[in-house]
Amino acid sequence: MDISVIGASGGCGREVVTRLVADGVLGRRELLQLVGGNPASSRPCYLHGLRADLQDACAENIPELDVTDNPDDIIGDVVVMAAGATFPTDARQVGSLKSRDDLARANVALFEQFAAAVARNRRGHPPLVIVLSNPVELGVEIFSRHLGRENVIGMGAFSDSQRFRWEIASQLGLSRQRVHASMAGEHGLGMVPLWSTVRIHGLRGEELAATVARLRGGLALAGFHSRLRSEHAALIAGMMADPVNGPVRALDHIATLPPDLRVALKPFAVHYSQAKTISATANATVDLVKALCEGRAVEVCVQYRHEGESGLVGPVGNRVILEGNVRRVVPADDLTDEELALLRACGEQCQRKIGEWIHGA
Ligand SMILES: NC(=O)c1ccc[n+]([C@@H]2O[C@H](COP(=O)([O-])OP(=O)(O)OC[C@H]3O[C@@H](n4cnc5c(N)ncnc54)[C@H](O)[C@@H]3O)[C@@H](O)[C@H]2O)c1
Repeated sequence: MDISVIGASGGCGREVVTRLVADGVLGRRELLQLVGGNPASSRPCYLHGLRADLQDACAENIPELDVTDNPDDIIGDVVVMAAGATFPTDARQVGSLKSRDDLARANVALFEQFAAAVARNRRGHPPLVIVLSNPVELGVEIFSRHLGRENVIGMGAFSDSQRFRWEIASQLGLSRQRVHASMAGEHGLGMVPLWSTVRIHGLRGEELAATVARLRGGLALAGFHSRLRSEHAALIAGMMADPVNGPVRALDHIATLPPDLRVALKPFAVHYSQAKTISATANATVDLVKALCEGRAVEVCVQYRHEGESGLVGPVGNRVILEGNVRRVVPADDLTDEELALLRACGEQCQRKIGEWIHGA
């Protein structure tokens, strides 16, 4: 399998590339393509240096490394889209923080440029595109229009689900592998915790239900989004008031909240600590690529453009079966009516925003 990483010089892109090489995900005859092409880049030689450095670091077991600045050269069977503008990381700039609307307007042309290039060169054998760049729902929509929706997934819901599993597991003193859970919806404040998908190794029936109820700490789904919005506003205000120590205080407070709120809020504090959420994002991406390389069918929670499945429309995070590309949406039979209603509302809201972003650009 060959993999192309667009935006390989960025924080996320570089970490994904480094992890793919260091973990030996690709063999010596396979290709890892580092794609640049940022016309505003102040370091146009960066990817050539990164390639040489990786070769020195991992000479014994390294795939072919190719560098290109030309979107028309992209040849990966899997294409990781990690290029684009992101929010500033300095908590002092939280007040002037660009909104998701601003981010969308900054990245819409970039999504369009790369999606069109991949589509015109890969007719008949489109790659699977994994969108990391934000807003992930916008990226999924634009790439899906060019490549067919079955060939495009967004990492946001996958990363959020990995976090959800970890937050539950760590509270119970378990390893993440022992917990299954999906965080669906939007990659942002519109995420929808699917508590009815939670499975904990060794627990069934009433014991599982009692454990889940204890974890949720009395926070019902009906109150989740209003509590999330108020906690988020307080978090941002706290980091603005004390940009130096604010992120640590925010992390301390977040640790006292139930797992679903921790999943949604922690990335903000991590981002404004200036560490960004690069390691978790790259780790989740590499996990997904490994599953793809093994060629087996896997259930994953990712952003996918729905066309009526389970009553959902638009690029919303949900469970799908992936086997090379998206084979089908997992039926929503095990979800509660409330979870499904929130997911549907989230899909409609994402659709509306995407319409504004694309037509307003
Ligand atoms: N850093 C994170 O924790 C994280 C996590 C998940 C998703 N994301 C998203 O991934 C994207 C990248 O984030 P980052 O932190 O790596 O940002 P970054 O600023 O470190 O890197 C941005 C990358 O995009 C490239 N780029 C920008 N404009 C381009 C253009 N016109 N043509 C080609 N390349 C271009 C840059 O050269 C660079 O390689 C953002 O949209 C961000 O929201 C970031």
